[in-house]
Amino acid sequence: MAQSQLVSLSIDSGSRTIRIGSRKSQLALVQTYWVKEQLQQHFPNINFEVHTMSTQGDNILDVALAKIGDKGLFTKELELGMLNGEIDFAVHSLKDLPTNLPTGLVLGAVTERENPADAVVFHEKYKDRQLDTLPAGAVIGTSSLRRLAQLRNKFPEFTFKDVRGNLNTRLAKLDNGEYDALILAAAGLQRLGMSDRIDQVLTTEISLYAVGQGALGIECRADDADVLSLLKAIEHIPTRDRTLAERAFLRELEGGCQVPIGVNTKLYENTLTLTGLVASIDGQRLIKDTVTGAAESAENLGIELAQKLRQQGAKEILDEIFQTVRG
Ligand SMILES: NCc1[nH]cc(CCC(=O)O)c1CC(=O)O
Repeated sequence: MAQSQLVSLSIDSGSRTIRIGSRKSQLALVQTYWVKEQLQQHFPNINFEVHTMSTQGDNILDVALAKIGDKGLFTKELELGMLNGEIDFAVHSLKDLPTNLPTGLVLGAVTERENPADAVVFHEKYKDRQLDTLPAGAVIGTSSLRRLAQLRNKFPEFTFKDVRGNLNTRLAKLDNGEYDALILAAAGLQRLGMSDRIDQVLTTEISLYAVGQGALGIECRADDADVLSLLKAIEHIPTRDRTLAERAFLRELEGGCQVPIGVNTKLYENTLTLTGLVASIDGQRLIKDTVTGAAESAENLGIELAQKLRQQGAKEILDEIFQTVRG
């Protein structure tokens, strides 16, 4: 590829090593090494190194995520690392990356999305069931208000219980009987080679997924032209268009990742369809609508959908949640 060649030459002449920042969790490392491998294939002459950092979100494991708030919980330390030059870019689960980035940093690339859907893992004793055949009172583990609100709406007879920790910790809590089922991102299980634990993939009738779920977002310095052009080589444009619309929708509603906001995007040729939902935590009110337009105006579609939902009462729901959670 002519363009890749050009980039690698200009960086080689300065004999620069590119430092990639990552969280230390198993999922973060798998994702970061995947990005490193993709870049290494495009730019065999560049040296890429991975530097790991702990983030606030990795250290606070005993408090419900919804109660700590979310702005940059999993990203702040990595962002400081980029701003002070310790690392050149950071690989995030796009879902964990706030929609407003610090001054001086940008979303340099979005890579191809895995299945964005939520998945269910059942306790061994319910292996032959699906959500609609679980007994009333079954204990469902989820730490996300979005999953909680949507599932409560469809399955008010279940008991919902918070669950924290990395994927292995959560699965261990399911296996030892603390929960009858867990709701997790299908993508996380797939990336960790645990797809065999997925017992049910939730349709968008049951659960709209989180903004950016299943995609990786790579953040870098806004003025680092070398790194920006490297990252373009691994960008997946359909995923970028879909997630730009999703992130604009979330930004316009001023929600972080810990709000009951879900999305579903579809891209056919150049036509982007964005469905979005805002739910009350008790699952009683779901506001949902859809917009369609050209992929080039992805961000405008997100803004348009946010305005549509606001007219239908989304702001009142979000204000109530903001007061309960932060109050
Ligand atoms: N908030 C935690 C988080 N961040 C990214 C993933 C999974 C991978 C992804 O959604 O891209 C998860 C776990 C989960 O939601 O089950």
